[in-house]
Amino acid sequence: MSLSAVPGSVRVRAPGKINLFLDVGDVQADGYHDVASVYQAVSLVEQVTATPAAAFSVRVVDESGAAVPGVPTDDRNLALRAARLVAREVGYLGGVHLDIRKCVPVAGGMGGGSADAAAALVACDALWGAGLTSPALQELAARLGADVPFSLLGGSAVGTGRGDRLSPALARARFDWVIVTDEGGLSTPAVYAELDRLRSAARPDIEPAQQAPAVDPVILQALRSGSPDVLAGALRNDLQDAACALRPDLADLLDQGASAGAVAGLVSGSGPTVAFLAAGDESARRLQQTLSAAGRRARHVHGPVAGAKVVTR
Ligand SMILES: C[C@@](CO)(OP(=O)(O)O)[C@H](O)COP(=O)(O)OP(=O)(O)OC[C@H]1O[C@@H](n2ccc(N)nc2=O)[C@H](O)[C@@H]1O
Ligand SMILES: Nc1ncnc2c1ncn2[C@@H]1O[C@H](COP(=O)(O)OP(=O)(O)O)[C@@H](O)[C@H]1O
Repeated sequence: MSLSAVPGSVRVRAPGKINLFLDVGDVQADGYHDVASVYQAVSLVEQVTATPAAAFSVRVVDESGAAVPGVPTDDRNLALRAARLVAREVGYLGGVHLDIRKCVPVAGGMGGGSADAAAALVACDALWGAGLTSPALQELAARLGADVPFSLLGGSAVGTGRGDRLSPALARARFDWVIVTDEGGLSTPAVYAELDRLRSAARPDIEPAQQAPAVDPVILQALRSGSPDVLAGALRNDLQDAACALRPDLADLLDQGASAGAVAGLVSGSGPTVAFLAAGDESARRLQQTLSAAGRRARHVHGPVAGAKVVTR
């Protein structure tokens, strides 16, 4: 492949996500669970700036420019792995420096690392003039992690298999969410393992795994309806009980959001971020203020938003 690298830097934004629906099936031989997921990309966005460099390096800061604890800056960094993958794929022999401005909570269940990886794929493809097609980028994304393809796609979508086989879903309206983040994170494999443990202990309050996880058509109708009340009745996350078992304080937070006027609340993915659905923009503002006044780290976001895209080059 002939590459026509662009001079200067390329900046890409990629969104975090909420799982509106997550049916978790059995664990497979590769250690992954079969899932049926409905994702929504929300307006909490990672920004990755790629600059030509001789070697591969990454710097991670938060919105105020401060260092972010808990994110590796060596070869374990998912964005750096994405950059190396693109270089290998297209035969690029140079390096790149990635500057990540992080807004999505680390290990929060909102796919922040996946968003960084998706942004890095798009940024390196543009910076190096590689011209990878969308299906080629999706294939590389799936190699990096189950949630990475969705951050590339954005919007609302159904994910099956590991969550990486995507088909877009129609959402007619904007939904307003208040997300409550937490300084501590939860490890995704630990939460899946806790669900397996709860299920094998045959707890009567934990749904057993279905043979083949499937998306309930009601959630897709709810998305199309644009009605928060209808959507509220269709939200489901099989990982919620496991996240709450590992972090019992999340149950109090869910109750607190309900008392403060949320239409519904659920743990986002493997948690510990909790997403509260609001009746609209104004109710979300009030909910955010009430939860903040009570000492929570609450942010008003909306979805769906676009997937990873170049904002400047
Ligand atoms: C739970 C979810 C819901 O969207 O998101 P997060 O809460 O992590 O954001 C995903 O399933 C996470 O996706 P992601 O975080 O990309 O997972 P990966 O890095 O590919 O996998 C990390 C580990 O999670 C477990 N895993 C992940 C996906 C899946 N379908 N089954 C699993 O059992 C496996 O133990 C795997 O080794
Ligand atoms: N660029 C990155 N941003 C965040 N986490 C990363 C990154 N690269 C690797 N990681 C590792 O992945 C783990 C989970 O990442 P993250 O995507 O933030 O959470 P979640 O999977 O819960 O949505 C982190 O604990 C961190 O060690």
